Amino acid sequence: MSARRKQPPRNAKTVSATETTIKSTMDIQTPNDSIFAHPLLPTQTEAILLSLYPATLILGSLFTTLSPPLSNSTYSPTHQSYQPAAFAPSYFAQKRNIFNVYFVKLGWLWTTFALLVFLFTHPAHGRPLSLAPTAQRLRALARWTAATGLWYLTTQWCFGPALIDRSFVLSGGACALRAADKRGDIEISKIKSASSAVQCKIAGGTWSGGIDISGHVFLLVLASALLWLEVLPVVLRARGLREDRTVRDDDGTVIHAVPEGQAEREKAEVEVSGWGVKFVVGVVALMWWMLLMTAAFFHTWSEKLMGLIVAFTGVWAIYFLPRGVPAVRQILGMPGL
Ligand SMILES: CCCCC/C=C\C/C=C\C/C=C\C/C=C\CCCC(=O)SCCNC(=O)CCNC(=O)[C@H](O)C(C)(C)COP(=O)(O)O
Ligand SMILES: Nc1ncnc2c1ncn2[C@@H]1O[C@H](COP(=O)(O)O)[C@@H](OP(=O)(O)O)[C@H]1O
Repeated sequence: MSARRKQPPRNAKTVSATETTIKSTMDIQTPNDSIFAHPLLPTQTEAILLSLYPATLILGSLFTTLSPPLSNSTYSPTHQSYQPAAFAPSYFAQKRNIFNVYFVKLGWLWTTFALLVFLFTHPAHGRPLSLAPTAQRLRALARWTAATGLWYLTTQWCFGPALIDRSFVLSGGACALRAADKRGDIEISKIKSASSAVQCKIAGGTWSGGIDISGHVFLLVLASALLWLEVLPVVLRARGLREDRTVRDDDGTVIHAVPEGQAEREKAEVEVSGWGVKFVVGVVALMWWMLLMTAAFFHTWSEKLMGLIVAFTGVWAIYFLPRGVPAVRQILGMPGL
């Protein structure tokens, strides 16, 4: 450890989270009794950063609930948007807004690209611009694969309809053929052959009647959390993002996860403002803005909450479960180690 860096508590063991060998043998003791020292839970700093997500959803939802109607357009749960769209209360309340079409709708592509740029330009993972498959890169790619699998199963395909479509049908939803009459929008019949939102749209129906977990909230939370949980422990010196993390060792002891290879880390820390990092920061910032817009102009409270819960479950499985389970840590590793 460098002289400038604060040491972990005196009688805690330290370990590289990706190895089973304990590096230094001090007294075996749980680092401290705080709930934030539990390996399966975020550190205090991580908890504060993660709490920005529910705070953003509450802020956006309150904005629409409390602000007076801004236009003649009203939110239609059937269309999942403001109708008529031309009078939507904001540019960001229109589905066709450019950030929705080219950024969120391609959100996993942007996430993948940003992560790759970071992994292959930042010296903490290996020589910049070399394609060497270093341990850090391989483990980050393993975490990306796990997140991609979750994204794919939840929003695209899960041995048939995606999890979001399956839960929609299970909660009473279906593809309905609707038409406008004097009484408003009425259901004419059900299109039974359509088992997903996409199939329903193609069949000219409306996916309605169930709880439609917000795919936008899910993707924006999972993807942006993946990016900052990968980048911040590598580029920032904050203990709360690095040394305060604890892991459960093979023998069940809870110990601090302290980065190895200080010389390399010092070199890496010079790259805090590298363009790979700047690019990731830009993507995460835009994702946060779009999350706020989704919270303000789309979906019901419960649909947004469900999107958040599913995304948080994935974040926990990929970034916190490995700290408590050595076998999982062998495969997924931990960012910054
Ligand atoms: C054990 C069995 C496992 C089964 C298979 C599970 C996982 C497979 C593993 C990987 C996934 C497979 C393929 C993906 C491969 C590479 C991905 C990398 C490159 C890309 O990212 S290409 C994809 C670009 N597409 C997107 O970014 C789309 C993002 N948009 C959406 O997901 C949705 O539009 C939405 C959720 C934002 C909103 O939904 P809608 O409102 O549009 O319905
Ligand atoms: N921030 C945002 N900007 C524009 N459209 C959004 C949005 N958040 C959600 N939507 C739209 O609301 C609908 C439900 O989104 P989701 O379930 O993914 O959260 C989708 O409509 P379409 O499927 O008609 O494009 C999506 O494009």
